[in-house]
Amino acid sequence: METSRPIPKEEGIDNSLSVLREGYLYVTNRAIGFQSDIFETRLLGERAICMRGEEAAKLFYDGEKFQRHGAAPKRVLKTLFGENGVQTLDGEEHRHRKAMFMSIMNRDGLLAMREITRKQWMLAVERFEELEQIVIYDEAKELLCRAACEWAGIPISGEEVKEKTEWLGAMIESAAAIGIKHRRGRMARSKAEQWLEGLVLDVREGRMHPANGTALSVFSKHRDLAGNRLDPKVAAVEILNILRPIVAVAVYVCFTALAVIQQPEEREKLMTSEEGKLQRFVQEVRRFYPFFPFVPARAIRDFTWKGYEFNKGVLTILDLYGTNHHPKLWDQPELFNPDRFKDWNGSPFSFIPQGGGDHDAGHRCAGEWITLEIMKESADVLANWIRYEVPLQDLSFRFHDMPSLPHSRIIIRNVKRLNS
Ligand code: HEM
Repeated sequence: METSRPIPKEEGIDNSLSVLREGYLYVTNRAIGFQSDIFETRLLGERAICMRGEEAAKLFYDGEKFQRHGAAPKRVLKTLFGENGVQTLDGEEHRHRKAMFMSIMNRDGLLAMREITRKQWMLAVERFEELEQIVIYDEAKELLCRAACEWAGIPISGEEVKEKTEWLGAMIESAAAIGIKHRRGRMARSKAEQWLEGLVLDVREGRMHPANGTALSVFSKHRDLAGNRLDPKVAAVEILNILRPIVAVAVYVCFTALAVIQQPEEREKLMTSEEGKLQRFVQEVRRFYPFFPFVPARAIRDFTWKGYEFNKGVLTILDLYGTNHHPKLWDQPELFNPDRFKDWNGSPFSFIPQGGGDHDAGHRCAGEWITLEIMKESADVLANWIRYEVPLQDLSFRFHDMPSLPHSRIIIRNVKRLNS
């Protein structure tokens, strides 16, 4: 029988403020202090177990031991995720809903997204040439909003783009916010859900005919395990689970730009636009820079792991950022080095910027592959297609902003196209 051992415990009635203060480094800071990849604390008024590392990720993604129902804080559901979406489901119901998402992430879908992204960058660059300066984060959000709608089969007029970009951006930026910013996120979600619910009804009632295989078409027609169509509100939440994160890739585009600017030697390696090199570069962007900090789940039953006792219902947090920077998994983790991916072993539990485990069976991000397509295309544009000046600006970012972004959002000037 396994001997039980105590989980190191952080003192304090509630340490949620420390999470807000230390952000992405909260778990790492304590893991170093305790010399342990697991510790116990109190968050949002309850006991919580925090973990990082490959072994911890393997445990966390064991669907027999952890469930998502009741794990995500209400305020995150009201802004970022939406209610009754795939993130909150478990077991067969989750698998069935997830299959709906994965059915559109096929080879054709990925190729289409790559082409749409290229087209949107080309159109944007034409505009950039006329402008004195541009802010990459803002421009990326807008061009990805156009790309997301086109890919999802959602018609959107030129006049609507600004408004929809603002809604989607507000949901992303309010995920960990309080006060006015949180309220802005809630309002944006409610307007966006209403808009998409209307489109779902238009499809069902034959007023709209999106192309087969697009998210709008597939999700509007999807039937649950009992053979019923999704409640239109839930269908809207799930379509937003496509549009919102595609726009969120703007955060990675911004960090890709930062890496292109700050790593001239690595940028040079991209000059041939070789797919493998673009891939390694954007993988390192996803590993190195902070984006999605942690994921929460609850223990389904009592069990013991490595001698540590988990009680049924205990809130358990997996540290994504900390795992991607774990010194046992990554050589010199604080060095930006795309070549490390030349001999990465491909473990689904060591490199987890978008969650770990299996895409179909578990909660790993449904959009991981299209994220890579968008990022590779964007890295190619920023490294090879255009020439620009980078004025003096504050390129630093903070580990307690969630999501974190370079403070200037990356300003470039005098953009000129190099390729036709
Ligand atoms: C912007 C970059 C992205 C990041 C950093 C990211 C990160 C994540 C993370 C951490 C999760 C949760 C994993 C878990 O619960 O264990 C997740 C889930 C999810 N993501 Fe992404 N994601 C991104 C882009 C996308 C894109 C582009 C899409 C869709 C087009 C997408 C759709 C989803 C969906 C549907 C889920 C829920 C999966 C489930 O619960 O089974 N994400 N993502």
